[in-house]
Amino acid sequence: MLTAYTADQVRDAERELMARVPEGSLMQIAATGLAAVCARLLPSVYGARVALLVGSGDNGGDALYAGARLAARGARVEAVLAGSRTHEAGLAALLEHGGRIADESALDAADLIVDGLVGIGATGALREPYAALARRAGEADALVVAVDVPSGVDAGTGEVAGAAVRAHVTVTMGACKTGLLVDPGAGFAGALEFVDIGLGPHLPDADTGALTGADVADLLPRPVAESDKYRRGVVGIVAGSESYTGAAVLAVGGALRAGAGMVRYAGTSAPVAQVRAAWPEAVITELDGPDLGGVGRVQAWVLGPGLGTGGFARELAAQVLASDVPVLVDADALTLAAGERALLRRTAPTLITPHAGELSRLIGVPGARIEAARLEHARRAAAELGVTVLLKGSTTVVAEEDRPVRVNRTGTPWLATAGTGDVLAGVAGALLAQGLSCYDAGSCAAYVHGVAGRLAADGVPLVTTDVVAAIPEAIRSLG
Ligand SMILES: NC(=O)C1=CN([C@@H]2O[C@H](COP(=O)(O)OP(=O)(O)OC[C@H]3O[C@@H](n4cnc5c(N)ncnc54)[C@H](O)[C@@H]3O)[C@@H](O)[C@H]2O)[C@@H](O)CC1
Ligand SMILES: Nc1ncnc2c1ncn2[C@@H]1O[C@H](COP(=O)(O)OP(=O)(O)O)[C@@H](O)[C@H]1O
Ligand SMILES: [K+]
Repeated sequence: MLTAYTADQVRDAERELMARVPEGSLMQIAATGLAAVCARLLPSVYGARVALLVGSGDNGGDALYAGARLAARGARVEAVLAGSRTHEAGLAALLEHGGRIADESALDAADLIVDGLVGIGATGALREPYAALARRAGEADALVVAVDVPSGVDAGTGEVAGAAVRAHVTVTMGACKTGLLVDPGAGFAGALEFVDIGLGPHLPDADTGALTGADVADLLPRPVAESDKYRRGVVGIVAGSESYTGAAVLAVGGALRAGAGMVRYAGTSAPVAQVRAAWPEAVITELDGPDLGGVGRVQAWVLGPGLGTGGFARELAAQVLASDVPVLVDADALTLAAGERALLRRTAPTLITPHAGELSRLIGVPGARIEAARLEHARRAAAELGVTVLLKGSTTVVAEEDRPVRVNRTGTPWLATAGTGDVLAGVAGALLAQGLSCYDAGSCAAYVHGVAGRLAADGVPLVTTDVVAAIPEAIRSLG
């Protein structure tokens, strides 16, 4: 599990640790690690042109000491001092090893830019001249390495309120910061490198976490000798309609490929015909009216993809949501719930899987604001609605009250194509039926779905049926 922390959590831990170690030693460890990453990125340190963006705090101090180390190895290091103050000892070290102070034109000629404008001490949007320097760094041809966090990205939330440095690599000190995992901030951070400064024992419970492949492999249920199809988990799927038949096929496919013992599909004649043709494994109930009485027992339901929002759909949604088993609520069922919140008041666990637009309707916040502050709104929806929230998008976040938010980064923008959400719903529903909690089912499903998306795309456009087909390989790749 990769764990991440807010700026306040890291600062408190640093304070505790600093009281036990010689003054300045943590910064030396941080700068040594930073310089090592920079050296690795450069074809040759000797003769390389390095520009340091130096703010007034310790983030600038890290950059200056790292710059001093690179200068000592023959790099031409120039420091652009942006703040009203500068870390004095760091600057002295740089000058001593042959670095010099320069104006911002140093950025244009640099092979490598080190962003030490602000780190976890930042408040609000970047002010001038920092903002202009961040923009100019973005226009330069150089490799950009951010110190701790890309300046302009909120370390605790990933929000970006104005200009921000777009880094190729972020070297984060002591502990990963939440803002490096969650978009839009994650998109500015590039590849993450971690420098251990010994903070581990002083850190509190994580603010956020990201499952690794090994974590997902451990969590995914596997059949044992005593397994039978019922005990492995029966998932019921109420999806698709006369107008939207594909959603049913995709959700059923996702559920089957994710290892459900049995998938029971219930729908009207058109989606039933498609599901029957695509998935002979599914057990099908063709509905004449809005009554799920004949479907049989299930351990979890998937409700909503392509279902429609009329009276028939509403009736089915009400029956599923009145059940005493976990329910995954997606797509049209979320629209129904937005108009009738009482539908989500249940005693059994509920996992909702909105994209920003659907969450917008549920909590009455504009979609753009949700995209800009994904963590805040996923958490808020979980608290307000009393459900587990899987908020889809470029980084998927899974929020449940009183638990660290799980962030998934395995996806690819190629997944932004119609129907991939239906597959995700099927996968997560199958995991719920196999006994995983909403929290684990949502985060494992997002992980596997993201890997399947990458395997299916492999640099070229994917169609959603490719994602379904790639699920076995995605699960196999977990190790
Ligand atoms: N204290 C330590 O021992 C260690 C500190 N570390 C480094 O220190 C950093 C934190 O240092 P600081 O607490 O000094 O804070 P920062 O260096 O992150 O930033 C604080 C400074 O930036 C200015 N500032 C804040 N918000 C701004 C904005 N929006 N626009 C322009 N200027 C702004 C403030 O006026 C202040 O002078 C970490 O991110 C990390 O890089 C690491 O070296 C690990 C060890
Ligand atoms: N830019 C992106 N990068 C990575 N994944 C994305 C991106 N945009 C969308 N996705 C993923 O693609 C899927 C789209 O689901 P959804 O919006 O419900 O579409 P649909 O309703 O057409 O199935 C989700 O799993 C989402 O996380
Ligand atoms: K920085």
